[in-house]
Amino acid sequence: MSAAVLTPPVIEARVGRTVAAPVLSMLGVCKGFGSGVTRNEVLSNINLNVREGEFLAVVGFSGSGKSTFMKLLAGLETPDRGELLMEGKPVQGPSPDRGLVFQNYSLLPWLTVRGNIALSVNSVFRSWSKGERRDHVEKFIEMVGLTHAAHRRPHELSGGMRQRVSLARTLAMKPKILLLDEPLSALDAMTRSVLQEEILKIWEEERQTCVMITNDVDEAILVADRIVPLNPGPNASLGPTFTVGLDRPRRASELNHDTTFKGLRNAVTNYLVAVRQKTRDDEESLSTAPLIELPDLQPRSLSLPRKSILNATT
Ligand SMILES: Nc1ncnc2c1ncn2[C@@H]1O[C@H](COP(=O)(O)OP(=O)(O)OP(=O)(O)O)[C@@H](O)[C@H]1O
Repeated sequence: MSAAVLTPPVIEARVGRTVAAPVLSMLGVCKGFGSGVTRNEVLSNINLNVREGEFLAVVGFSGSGKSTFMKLLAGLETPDRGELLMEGKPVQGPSPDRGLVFQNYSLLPWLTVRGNIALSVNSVFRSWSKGERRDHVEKFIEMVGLTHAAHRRPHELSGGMRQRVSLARTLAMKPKILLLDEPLSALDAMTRSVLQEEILKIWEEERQTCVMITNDVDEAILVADRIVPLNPGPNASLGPTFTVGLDRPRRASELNHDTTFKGLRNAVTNYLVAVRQKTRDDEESLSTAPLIELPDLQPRSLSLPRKSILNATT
C-alpha cells in the first residue's frame, strides 16, 4: 500500500453535478479520553465536509472510534482540538438539527410507539396545533410501517420494530442532518436487510443529509454516495473517499451481481484490511520494551516439610 493511499485527505463531495455547501464540517478534530499514562488518543486530525443532501457512510473496525466520531457530530462530545461547524457555526452541544439514531433503540418503555414519537414531536414543534402534531406523528408511524402497532409499548415489539420507532422518532423531528450510529448492528441478518432497504427508500424520498456509521461494507455501498473509512486507532484518522457511482434507486438483490458493486466492495475491504495490517506492523516496530532475562530457577517441591524447604534455600 502506498503512503499516499493512507494520507487523510480533506474530503469534498459532489451531489449531482454541483458541489453543495457543507452542512457539517470537521476541521482538524482530535479527541481522546483520560490523562497521563492512561490517556487514550482515539481520533486524530479528522477533516470532513458533509454536503447538503448527501448520504455519507463511515466504515471501520470495532474499537476504531466510530461511536466517538458520531458523538462528536451529534454534539455529545466536544473536540480536544480542532473545530466542528454546523452551517458555519461552532457546534455547542446536541441539537434537534442533528438527529441521532443509536444501535440500542433508547425508547421510553412506559410509552407506546405513538407516545414515544409524539414526545419528540411535541418538544420540537411547540408552535404547531395539536392536530398538526398528531397528523405529523401518524405520518411517520405509517412511513416506517408501524400503524398496526402504534398502541404497543417497546417490550411488545421485536428488535426491528423498535429500531423502526427509533428511526421514525428521529425523522419526525425533521433534523437538518440525520446521524445513524450503526442503527442495524443489533438486528438479525434478515431484519437488517429489510430495514436497510426501508432506510434507503425513506432517504430516496426525502433526500435528507445523512451520515451513517457501519462496520458492514455492503451496507455502506448500498446506501451511500460516498464511503470514508475510519482507520484503526489509536489516533484514528480518515482514509480516502470511495465514491459510490451506482444508480439509484438501489436494491440489494440486484447489486449482488453488479460488477461496479463487487469492484467497490473489494476496493474498500482491501483498503481496510491493508490499513489494519499496517497499524499492527507499526505497533510491532514501535514496541521498544526491553527483553527481560529471567533467572534460571528450579521449582522446589512444596510437599516437603516447611523446615526442609527453609534449610534447602539457605
Ligand atoms: N467516555 C469514554 N471514556 C474513556 N474511553 C472511551 C470513552 N468512549 C470511548 N472510549 C474509548 O475510545 C475507543 C473507541 O471507542 P468507540 O466506542 O468510539 O469505538 P467504536 O469503533 O464505536 O467501537 P465498537 O464498534 O466496538 O462500538 C475505545 O478504546 C474506548 O474504550
